[in-house]
Amino acid sequence: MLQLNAQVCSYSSTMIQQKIKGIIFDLDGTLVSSELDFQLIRAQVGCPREQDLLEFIAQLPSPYMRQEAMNIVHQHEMLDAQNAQLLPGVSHCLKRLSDMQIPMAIVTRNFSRAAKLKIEQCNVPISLVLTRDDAPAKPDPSGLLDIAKQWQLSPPHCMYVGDYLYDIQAAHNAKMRSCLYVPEDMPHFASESHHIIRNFDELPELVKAFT
Ligand SMILES: O=C(O)COP(=O)(O)O
Repeated sequence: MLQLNAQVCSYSSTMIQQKIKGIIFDLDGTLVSSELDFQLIRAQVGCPREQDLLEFIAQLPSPYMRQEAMNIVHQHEMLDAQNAQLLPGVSHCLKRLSDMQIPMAIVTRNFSRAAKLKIEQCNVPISLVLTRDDAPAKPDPSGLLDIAKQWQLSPPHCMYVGDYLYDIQAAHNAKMRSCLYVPEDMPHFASESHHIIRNFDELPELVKAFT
């Protein structure tokens, strides 16, 4: 199923007529599996449920407290990386997009060591990767815009593919197309995304429809 949502904001209606010339992917839950237990991590660092974990850590009052909290997050991320697996259909999809000469990159909220381990271990054939060590974390659009600049593409010609609200928000903040990957239950924020794919076979077809 390809879905083009009716709920697009004003800049989007112009933007979605643009060709898709580059694709940026989220990592966890999109290209590779992730079992990060954010509830447990929040409890261990004392982060309230409604607050963003990275923002909470950044505003802790001392460097020592920030480092202690970040060490806990790093431990969870490295353990998660060791167990990560490529998600179904990803390999074939990336091959097809590569054959179509679509440049691809990854922007993730992971820290760099965990991202590197996941990508190597799962043989993800994408070398242009930005983590939260390289650019402010999503939903900040900086990482996405950095990639578009490297490709010399205008943001509306790029699409960001992810599985979470932050991914859609980052795409919107960058004025890029958003594509939500929803393999299971439709989340409440799905209507915010320009496109929805239920499996990775749909992605090359979506790109073809806009090239
Ligand atoms: O580690 C996270 O917070 C999520 O990582 P992601 O950006 O690859 O989904």
